Amino acid sequence: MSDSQPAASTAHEGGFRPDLAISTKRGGPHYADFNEEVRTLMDKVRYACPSDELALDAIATLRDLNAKLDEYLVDEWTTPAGTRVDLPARGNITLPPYEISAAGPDGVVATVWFRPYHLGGNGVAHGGQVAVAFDDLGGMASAVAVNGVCRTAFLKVNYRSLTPLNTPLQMRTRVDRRDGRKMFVAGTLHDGDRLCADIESLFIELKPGQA
Ligand SMILES: CCCCCCCC/C=C\CCCCCCCC(=O)SCCNC(=O)CCNC(=O)[C@H](O)C(C)(C)COP(=O)(O)OP(=O)(O)OC[C@H]1O[C@@H](n2cnc3c(N)ncnc32)[C@H](O)[C@@H]1OP(=O)(O)O
Repeated sequence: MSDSQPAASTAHEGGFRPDLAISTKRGGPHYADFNEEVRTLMDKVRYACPSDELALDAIATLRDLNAKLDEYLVDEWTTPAGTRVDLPARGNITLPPYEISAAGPDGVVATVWFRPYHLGGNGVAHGGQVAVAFDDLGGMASAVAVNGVCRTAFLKVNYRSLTPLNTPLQMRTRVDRRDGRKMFVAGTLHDGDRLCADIESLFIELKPGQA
């Protein structure tokens, strides 16, 4: 585990963040390429069987890069990862990449794709990665419905058929029913006409200041 620590968090009132000021400038004009290279690195690492010589070379290179990045760490509220709404999955490389085509009262529609590093087994996506995509886009559907941040109370994923890698897939999430702070969110993941997975989930609207 790295001993590098993120910079101290800025003070905030609780909840996810004091303001939702979104900037597409954070991380500079090449942040998208930076993200893409990191995702490509993870793709390679997932399948690479390096010689020991190459492993040592890669370790030295990555140590050098990590030391450079240590000079540029910021807190979670100002990092570009998660707030670059112009990039796939808001620039958050820990999420499967997606692009949103609609977000409103009728829910969220996105194209999501799983990369080589999302491999579960036998050439298809890991179920946990499918759940990550549903969690984020289900959270987004509920966030849009209440115009605020929600947290997942439960998320049940029904895996109906295999989810391919490297294929543009359609994910839809919508608040089916609202009961006060409770948002019952439904969602589907399709490969063309084929249903890969669907969800039954509950997201709770956070109270002011709630973490
Ligand atoms: C950053 C954005 C910048 C860019 C902005 C662009 C816009 C994008 C916007 C957004 C996209 C981002 C989307 C991200 C989405 C990710 C979401 C997550 O992964 S969250 C992490 C996983 N979840 C947890 O860690 C929760 C842990 N649990 C808790 O914190 C609490 O249990 C919580 C908040 C869920 C509820 O606690 P209580 O104290 O507030 O409320 P109580 O009273 O317990 O529950 C309220 C009602 O819900 C029911 N309830 C709660 N949990 C339930 C359960 N598991 N099953 C059934 N009912 C449940 C209860 O019975 C109660 O119902 P009755 O009001 O009595 O009718």
